[in-house]
Amino acid sequence: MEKFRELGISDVTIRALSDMGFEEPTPIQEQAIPLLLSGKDLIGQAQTGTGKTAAFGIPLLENIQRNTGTIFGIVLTPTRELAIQVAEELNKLGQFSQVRTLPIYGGQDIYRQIKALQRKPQIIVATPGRLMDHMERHTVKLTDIKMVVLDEADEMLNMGFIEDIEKILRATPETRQTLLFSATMPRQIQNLAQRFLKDPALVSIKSKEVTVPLIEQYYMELQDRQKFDVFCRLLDIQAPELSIVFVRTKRRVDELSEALKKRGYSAEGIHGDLTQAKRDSVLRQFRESTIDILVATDVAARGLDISGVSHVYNFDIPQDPESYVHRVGRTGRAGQTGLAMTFVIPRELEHLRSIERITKRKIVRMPVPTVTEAIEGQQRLAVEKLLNQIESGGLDQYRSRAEELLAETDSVSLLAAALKLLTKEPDTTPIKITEEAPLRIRTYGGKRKPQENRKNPPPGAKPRYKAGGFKK
Ligand SMILES: Nc1ncnc2c1ncn2[C@@H]1O[C@H](COP(=O)(O)OP(=O)(O)OP(=O)(O)O)[C@@H](O)[C@H]1O
Ligand SMILES: [Mg+2]
Repeated sequence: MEKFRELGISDVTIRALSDMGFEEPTPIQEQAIPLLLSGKDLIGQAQTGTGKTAAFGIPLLENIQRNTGTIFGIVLTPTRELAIQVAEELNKLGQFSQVRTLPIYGGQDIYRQIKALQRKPQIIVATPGRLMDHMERHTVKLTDIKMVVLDEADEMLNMGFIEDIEKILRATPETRQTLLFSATMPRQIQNLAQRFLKDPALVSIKSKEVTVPLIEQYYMELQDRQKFDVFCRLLDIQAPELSIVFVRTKRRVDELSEALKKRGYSAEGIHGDLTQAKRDSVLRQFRESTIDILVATDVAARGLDISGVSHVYNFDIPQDPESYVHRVGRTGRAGQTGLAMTFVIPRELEHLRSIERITKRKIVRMPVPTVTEAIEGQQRLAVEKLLNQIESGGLDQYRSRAEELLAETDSVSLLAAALKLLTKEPDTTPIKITEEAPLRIRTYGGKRKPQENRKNPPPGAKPRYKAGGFKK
């Protein structure tokens, strides 16, 4: 806690940090917090899962004037789920300082939000579209704003929110402090920064790689029509605790999650065409580990922090290198390890190479697993279950029955039968997944321009982010 104190953080916030299990600041927190407390505008770039939320969240809370009855700070996020999550983290950070943070996002009843706004939160975390709605209805007042944070700033530009963001920024006082945060900062961001930030400090946690070293990264070369069966084999072999599978289209989310359910996996899909209630319930079930596999479009690629996500699968290779960085960054967070696997069809290999160039990291080729390997994987799991059961005990009421059985049948047959029952055997239930054309690298004209990005790789160099910043 000493190190946090040295950054100039007050006792109430230190108490919250300790309650959250934070012991020392991460590098981005260490560098950004003092600058932000002194009132600087800032562009903050650091790898996924390294605590950028608290890096802007702590100064937001510290700079706040309590009980003014007006909104003091705004955080803008590209997705609704991220707005909810960031608001939750800010509420935890502000739990002892009576600072209230409200998430404001599309898909939620606007009248409920208006009521909540009347209760005078000091901070709001919003998606740009819904905040614009409230501005037009005059249900939100931005004239006393002291701080504006654009979390995942580059993604909000990709999504075409630039005009909304400009309008929002123009509605706030010029004296405000403005912050941009993301793990990737492509060149276009500088344009926005030049127009809306005043002499910003640039804090970029230099590291050799853009992705987190704790994430093992692999790829597999296969045809599109092989993907589903290979994916099931991988799940059987790797037995991920929680995993996120990214696909290219909403239709694929629906088809893949249905297909996985048919084959007995615990999976649900999330994408932008579902109702917000459905999106919320799927994400909640995933956070609670009620479902193990989240099938998603890029709507879940940015910022989401879900503990226990041990594996990320790119069922379809992402559209651009930035998206790759963020998708795989859903694992390996806060000092944990993780594994990322990308499916690449032969015509997309060039695309994989460009991801490697930009992330400065080799993605290791892994051979396509065989059915036999998948079965072995499942048998291994069955054995593990059996041995764990011996350890956890409670077998007394089964012993006499076991002895009876052993008098009639040989022990190997008995055990083999038990293992067979515990093993998930290959399932051939028919499924339907529509084939996708290989990814074409979009050229000029589209919003995302991987070609351009390749010329302007995001900053990166030097020592790695140390897991040491995360003693929990
Ligand atoms: N100083 C700290 N000590 C321990 N854990 C921390 C610390 N700071 C943040 N964390 C935890 O680390 C996790 C990742 O933090 P966060 O979501 O802010 O990462 P991020 O840098 O914003 O990642 P992304 O680029 O994916 O959005 C969260 O669970 C957060 O509570
Ligand atoms: Mg974040």
